[in-house]
Amino acid sequence: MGPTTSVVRTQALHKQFGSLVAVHSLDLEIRRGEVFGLLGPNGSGKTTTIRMLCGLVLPTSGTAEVAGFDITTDAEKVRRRIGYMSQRYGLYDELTVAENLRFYASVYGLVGKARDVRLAEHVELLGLGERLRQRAGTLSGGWKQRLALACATAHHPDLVFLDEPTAGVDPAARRTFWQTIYDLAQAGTTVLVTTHYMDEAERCQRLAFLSRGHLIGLGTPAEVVQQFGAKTVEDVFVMLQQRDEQAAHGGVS
Ligand SMILES: Nc1ncnc2c1ncn2[C@@H]1O[C@H](COP(=O)(O)OP(=O)(O)OP(=O)(O)O)[C@@H](O)[C@H]1O
Repeated sequence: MGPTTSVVRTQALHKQFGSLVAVHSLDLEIRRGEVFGLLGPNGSGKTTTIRMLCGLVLPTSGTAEVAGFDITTDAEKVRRRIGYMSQRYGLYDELTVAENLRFYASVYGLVGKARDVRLAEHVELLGLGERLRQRAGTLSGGWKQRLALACATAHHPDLVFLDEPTAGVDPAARRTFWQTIYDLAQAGTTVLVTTHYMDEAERCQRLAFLSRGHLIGLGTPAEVVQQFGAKTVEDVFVMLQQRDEQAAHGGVS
């Protein structure tokens, strides 16, 4: 896989907090335009991995490149090339949809005509045209989510992180939202999803399973299920959780 097709590339990426190994020597590549899921039980190292990939936490050892920039030496450039959509959305309720979009685009350094052109394309891609003048606080959950995704990707990042992206919305809105995620990926933004919802996991093109900081499964949902001799992604997840609990009771750190 050449450098042009890889948006995330980690080599022996390692993070310790004192004696606790949160992420253990992680080797991972995520390709441009992929919808990639990072899964694992509580405490398995997902958040720490993402914080390192965002340039917010320094690794103890190992390296990672995001969008071609080193997370340790070029963290500022990394941060300009990524977007993040949290479960809390970070929208300004008193501002309209258009104002929220303009605000986020400006924060990420887009200004003037370039910003207007970019936002017009983006509004079209995310289907927000009919809501531009509505205040964000009055939108339904599904529309808020779509606006939050639009804000996180207004600057056309190479990579966007989505944390449990469709938690708390109805099935129809979920389906529409996932279609938007695929559209974004198709348009060149790589999507990294962390989730505990197995229906979301199954919609990802590839998955990485972490357990106690170790990468222990990698592939398409079907491949991962096969690797573990399981029937569903949920079975894999439950299996890992039980394994973690047994290890914890056995006193393994
Ligand atoms: N700043 C920190 N200081 C000390 N330990 C930490 C710190 N951040 C994370 N940890 C520990 O590192 C391990 C991995 O945590 P992390 O938050 O990355 O897991 P996670 O998979 O994101 O979990 P969750 O699904 O609960 O969010 C845990 O044991 C956690 O307690």
